[in-house]
Amino acid sequence: MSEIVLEGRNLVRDYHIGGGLFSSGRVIHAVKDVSFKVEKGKTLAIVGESGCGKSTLARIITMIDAPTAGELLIDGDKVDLVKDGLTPEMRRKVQIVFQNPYGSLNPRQKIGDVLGEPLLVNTAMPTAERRDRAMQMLLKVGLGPEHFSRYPHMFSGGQRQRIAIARALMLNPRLLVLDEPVSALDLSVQAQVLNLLADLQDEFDLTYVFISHDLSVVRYIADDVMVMYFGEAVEYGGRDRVFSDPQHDYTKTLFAATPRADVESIRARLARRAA
Ligand SMILES: Nc1ncnc2c1ncn2[C@@H]1O[C@H](COP(=O)(O)OP(=O)(O)OP(=O)(O)O)[C@@H](O)[C@H]1O
Repeated sequence: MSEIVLEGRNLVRDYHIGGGLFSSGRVIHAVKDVSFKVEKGKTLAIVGESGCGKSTLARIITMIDAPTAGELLIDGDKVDLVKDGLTPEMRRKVQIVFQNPYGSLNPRQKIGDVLGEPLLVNTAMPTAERRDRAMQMLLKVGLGPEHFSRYPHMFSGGQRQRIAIARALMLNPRLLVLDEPVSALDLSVQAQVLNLLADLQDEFDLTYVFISHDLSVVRYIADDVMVMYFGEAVEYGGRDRVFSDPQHDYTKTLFAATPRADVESIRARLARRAA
């Protein structure tokens, strides 16, 4: 039977803005009644334009923010930030990789220390073992031993994203939330990082939530696709079905607006790399 790692049930997130003594302000419905399930080892891509609620949903899934209503389940366990708080074990299960890794890497920390830090903070692992694990992960993401003692500014964008991925994997998470992880990279580097993510997913049986506005990338990486529009999931289903037979008018418009050449060129490049 399939194992469900992540489930959202009727998730809602409202933001109350403004308001004061004589007015009640305004409510923004950032996420409206969104439900999904992600099986172990699979990738759910969340697609949509700026402001549609992708980042809000990412914050709920990574347990940074609590939903206004609905339930989030990780490995079948209900997450209740308000009542129960989070156990360290629960926190370890979900990690996030952002679009701009430079912003999340401490410029004064050598890469070996960047990778060792999650172990230092969350485990009682001895220093030598921490260093070994950090070195192993560095090699896993395609960097070399010579990179261990270098600082973040000494790396290219693609290499920094590899470091961010390695750091996210240090605590053996079950689920990675990848928030536009290749959007800031050149096309050829995008393909390399996407291939790396696919390899790591196979090797560690990882489950991914992949947030993107780029349909060519989504088509390559996703098993299931959820299209968001003004906080609603207007389309949700298997990748091939969603791409070949979109049901909602917004999805049809979104797909029609993506230049076909972009889709074809990246697919051809990825196919050549895989061959
Ligand atoms: N902390 C907040 N307070 C008030 N409104 C917010 C807050 N965070 C998000 N919003 C609003 O909720 C809606 C969804 O925002 P969200 O950042 O989730 O969208 P997004 O699809 O991730 O956009 P982008 O790709 O530009 O980050 C937007 O209208 C946004 O202005």
